[in-house]
Amino acid sequence: MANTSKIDEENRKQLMVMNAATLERLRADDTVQPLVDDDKLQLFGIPEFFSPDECQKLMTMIDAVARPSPVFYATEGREARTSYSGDLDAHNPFVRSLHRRMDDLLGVEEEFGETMQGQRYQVGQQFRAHHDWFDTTQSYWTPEVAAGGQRAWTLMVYLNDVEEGGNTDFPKANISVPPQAGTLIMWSNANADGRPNMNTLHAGTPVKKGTKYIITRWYRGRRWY
Ligand SMILES: O=C(O)CCC(=O)C(=O)O
Ligand SMILES: [Fe+2]
Repeated sequence: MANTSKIDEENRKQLMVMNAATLERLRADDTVQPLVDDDKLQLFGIPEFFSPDECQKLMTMIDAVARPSPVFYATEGREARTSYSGDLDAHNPFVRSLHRRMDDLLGVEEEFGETMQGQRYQVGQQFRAHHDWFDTTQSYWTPEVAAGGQRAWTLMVYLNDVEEGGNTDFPKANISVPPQAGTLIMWSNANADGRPNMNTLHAGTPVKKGTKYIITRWYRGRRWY
């Protein structure tokens, strides 16, 4: 136990440093629009972060890899995440070029970012309210400690417009973001002290009409490979 708390404490400090540096960079970037940026939540958006061609290419790739999504948290009900998802090929030059664009935005090295994950939601599918943090009391945490530790940032890009539904809701901040093709949203999962920010609670609300495609990329507090 003592060992685990020492690791958690190291991870907290890494996240604290990373949080300060990345926020400073984003606030100085005039392509980045703050959706909420106060002491409770730091959520930003960038329209047209991916071009229509890039979105199209990614949707085709997602269709090739999408399987019923695993739900990471054992405590979540089976229905927590009903979308289809799959990791994109981290060695694909096109995927890597998009990775680099995201790395540049945050000002961190590529190795901090997980491989982009694609997700597809059909009518009725959703991702119920959750945090992107790993639960450090679960057994899966031990291997994650060795593989980059906590998820410091979440970057998400909507690849298409959805006819109805599919907004990303942040219930603690009273914000609902509608999917718009090419738009990136991103938020820090950590507080200024490097501890989990519970106000990052969010949900992919059910798609009512059409299909919703997104990619998500999580950045760790340190290199994950
Ligand atoms: O689909 C959404 O809007 C949210 C997705 C999400 O929360 C995730 O991939 O962790
Ligand atoms: Fe999430």
